[in-house]
Amino acid sequence: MDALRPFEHSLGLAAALFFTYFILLQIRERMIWSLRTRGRPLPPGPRPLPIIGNLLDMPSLRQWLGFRDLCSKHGEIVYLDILGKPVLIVGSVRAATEILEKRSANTSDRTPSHLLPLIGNDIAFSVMRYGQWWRDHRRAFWQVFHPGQLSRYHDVERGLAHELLARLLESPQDSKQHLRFILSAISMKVLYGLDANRAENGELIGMAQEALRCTTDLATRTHPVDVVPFIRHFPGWVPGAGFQYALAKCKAAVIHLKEVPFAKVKAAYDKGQYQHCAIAALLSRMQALGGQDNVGDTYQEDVIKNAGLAAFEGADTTFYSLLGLFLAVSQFPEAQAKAHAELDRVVGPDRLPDFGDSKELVYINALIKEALRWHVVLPLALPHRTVEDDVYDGYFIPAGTMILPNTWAMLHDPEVYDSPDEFRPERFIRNGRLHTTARDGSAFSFGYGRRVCPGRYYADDLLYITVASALHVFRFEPPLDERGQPVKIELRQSHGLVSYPEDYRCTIKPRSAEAAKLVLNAQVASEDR
Ligand code: HEM
Repeated sequence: MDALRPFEHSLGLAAALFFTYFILLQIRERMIWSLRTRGRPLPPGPRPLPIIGNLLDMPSLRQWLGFRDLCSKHGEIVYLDILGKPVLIVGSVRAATEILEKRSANTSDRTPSHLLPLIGNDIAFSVMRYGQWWRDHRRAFWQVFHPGQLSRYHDVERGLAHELLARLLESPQDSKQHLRFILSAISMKVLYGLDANRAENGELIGMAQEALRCTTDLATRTHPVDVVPFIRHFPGWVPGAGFQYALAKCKAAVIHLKEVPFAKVKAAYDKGQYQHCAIAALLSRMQALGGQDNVGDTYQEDVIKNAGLAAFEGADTTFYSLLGLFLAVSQFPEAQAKAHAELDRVVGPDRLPDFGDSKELVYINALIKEALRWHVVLPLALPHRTVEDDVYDGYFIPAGTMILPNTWAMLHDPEVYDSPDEFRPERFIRNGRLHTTARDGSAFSFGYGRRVCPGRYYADDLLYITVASALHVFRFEPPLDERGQPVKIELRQSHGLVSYPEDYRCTIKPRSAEAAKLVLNAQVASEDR
């Protein structure tokens, strides 16, 4: 036994040394922390547990509802520690304006993801880290989608909106497929000048729709790779890693969407035989610059391709907004009747609405605004992230904090919106004009600060022409049950980053025989063109 004594002694010494080292480390951490925070507290929030922090406080489904409840309990901002990672919930218009708008130089980063590179989507600038690479993409995008450029796309939008009407007239029960196809077709034409109805583009449009479907699907749930990142290195044949096959399929569709339409435009552009489109405009600008920007053509081409992909994917939100809007008008007949009355007065029975009518179609524009408020497609926007330490209202916000603005809660705040679950476009009309205030935060359906949706003006055009045209000729009604009675559908938004109405059923019928004739005539006119 005596022989073991020196060993016991050195074990005791090692333990004492380790303990001292641990204590010193703790003291050092605390000193660094108090120097960083200067004694300021973290924002309020539920008490964290050791190691897992507030993991158990994270709502698992429809997080915007749980976050709203956390904010009612703790205040307009709530701090959570999720497995050591700082998260800040921003629950009021005031806090969002201060944190995400006024300090957007510090709050416009994005959180790195382990999943996105596996599906090839890390090249979309919506998810890029804040910095020059992101800035170059955003600048390229803005050159072709700023308000001064948008009238160039009106013919395409109008023509395909008319095609949507014809499709809805023929098979209204397939409204979702028609909407998705037409919106993809608009993106294909506006971005790449390609006609989705031509047989040679069939595969392309199929792959594009697959890319949209799988990326949205992945955005609706937490993927195992984001929880246990090292499993991303496991090949698909390893038990439990079968998800790799689905990710690889999604990546193939995303890369196809990035490369193939771009290659088509580029080939046509190089031969001088291209149609005007956003990507050709960017190629032409690149040529005009002739390398003066010191970044080289390969870099610029990559930026153009990636910006095209981000625009195609970004525009998908319009599809979900329209699903929500059609549901809203079918369930709120009074709003629909007012929209019909306005269209009858301003446009009349002999033609379809056009962009020039927009100023006078105040109710239609208010109806679109209300639809974006009522059904919030990105209820928590896209997560932002702080670059540096910051202070708000005396609270310390560490660098690297993920910021989740609860847009849904801001747009359903009963203090601002009376009966927020009701669909009432009148909220946005005062003295016969469209009326919004900074307090109502309705602009936040398009996001915040430097990351605000750069496609918002283009989206407004898309929504306007589709909604005005569809409401001019169709009546949207609730679906009927087996006894022929109308079904009351309460809006229930799907769980996920991108959220859509879980039940969007409605019946779509022409308002009159004349309305149906208008649709058919518009179709003949566009075929003749
Ligand atoms: C109703 C339609 C739309 C809604 C509600 C919407 C909403 C949003 C929101 C909430 C964000 C996140 C902003 C943030 O992080 O704070 C965003 C980002 C973005 N949107 Fe949209 N959007 C719509 C249509 C479009 C369209 C039509 C395009 C493309 C033509 C587009 C392209 C983008 C892009 C590229 C980003 C990423 C911006 C960045 O990270 O810098 N969006 N959008």
